[in-house]
Amino acid sequence: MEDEEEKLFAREVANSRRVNENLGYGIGIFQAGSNLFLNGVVMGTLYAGGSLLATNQLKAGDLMSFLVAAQTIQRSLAQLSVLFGYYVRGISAGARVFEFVKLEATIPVKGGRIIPYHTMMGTIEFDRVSFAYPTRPHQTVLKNFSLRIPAGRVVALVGASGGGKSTVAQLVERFYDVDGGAIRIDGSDIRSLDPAWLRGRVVGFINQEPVLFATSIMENIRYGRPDASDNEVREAAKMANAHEFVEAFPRGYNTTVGERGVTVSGGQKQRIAIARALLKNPKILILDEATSALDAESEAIVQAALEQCIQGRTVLIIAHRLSTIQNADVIAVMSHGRLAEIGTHEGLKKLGGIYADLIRQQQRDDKTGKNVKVEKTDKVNTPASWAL
Ligand SMILES: Nc1ncnc2c1ncn2[C@@H]1O[C@H](COP(=O)(O)OP(=O)(O)OP(=O)(O)O)[C@@H](O)[C@H]1O
Repeated sequence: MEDEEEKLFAREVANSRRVNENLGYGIGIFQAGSNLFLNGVVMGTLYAGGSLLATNQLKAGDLMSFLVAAQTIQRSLAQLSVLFGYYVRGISAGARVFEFVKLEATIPVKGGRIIPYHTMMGTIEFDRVSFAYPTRPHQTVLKNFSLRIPAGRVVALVGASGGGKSTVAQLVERFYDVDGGAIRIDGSDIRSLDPAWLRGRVVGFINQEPVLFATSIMENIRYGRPDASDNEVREAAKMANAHEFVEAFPRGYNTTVGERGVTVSGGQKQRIAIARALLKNPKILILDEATSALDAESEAIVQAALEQCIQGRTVLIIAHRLSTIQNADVIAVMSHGRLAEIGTHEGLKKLGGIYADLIRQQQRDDKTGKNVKVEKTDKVNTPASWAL
């Protein structure tokens, strides 16, 4: 491993040396050329001036004036070659910065309709959605994907890795626009809704690697809703099972996290992230494998916090493993960007299709030591009402 990394490093160093050498040659040739030319001008002045002096057509004083003027021009022009070197270095250093400065958002950051909070239900519909990432336009990730998630229900998306589960979550937050079909919230196409409001007030997102900023826990939670009061932050932390451990820190909610502050465990980080998501009281909650990075004990605490906070919300659980879907009303199985199966845990197991295969595969993994559990859901729903 070290040898491989050493080789990669050596290759990059060699590349950088080659590029710098090329730059050096370029500057060298430019400087040599310009010096040759400018010294030629001086030599030419001396030659022509000397000839004119010999035939008395020019006075010695005039020749000296010419020479001084020619040398002044020569020195000024010589500075150009140095400037040229700075210019080349500056352009290459600034290229990335200019790339970002010139970038234009394809999706507006704000502007659009807002559904009044009291009429908001939280129904999500994927209506024959097709999508390919802009960086890979030829790889269609979602093909005619249709799913209806009634308000207040919990749906788990499962399927093989790379099947498009996380993509579905990103599309609900409108990080990308769909290429075909539509995603609707309470019947409104999300393209007509205000993205800032959608992300800030409607959709809460918790993933397996939440980001904490190097500031106090209070401020970290308040990122969920910047105008929240200290009391509201505390209430959200209580719901997320975070209040107790935060209070146990000597500086409580004023404890700074991050490099210069305390180090929080994976489970604590998750609970701060849950509190942050809960603070905005979102109608729609997306859990992208929120507990997969935790050990069994932390997972149980975080899972308990999640169970509390999914009440009364439309929840989309992206389950890369099957352990997180125990509370799902319905399980939607994705395969190659399409909805392949839909139903309850028992129903899908009986069906003997992709889901049953996934369970068998994960049980085999479990036996071979991988931490995977398959939980049963005891709620029964009519699968037909979920597909569009
Ligand atoms: N930002 C991106 N740009 C380009 N392609 C991407 C991007 N994110 C994901 N993909 C591709 O889209 C496909 C679906 O990925 P996605 O992450 O949605 O799958 P998944 O079902 O969530 O997988 P996993 O369970 O492994 O997380 C994959 O082929 C992946 O390589």
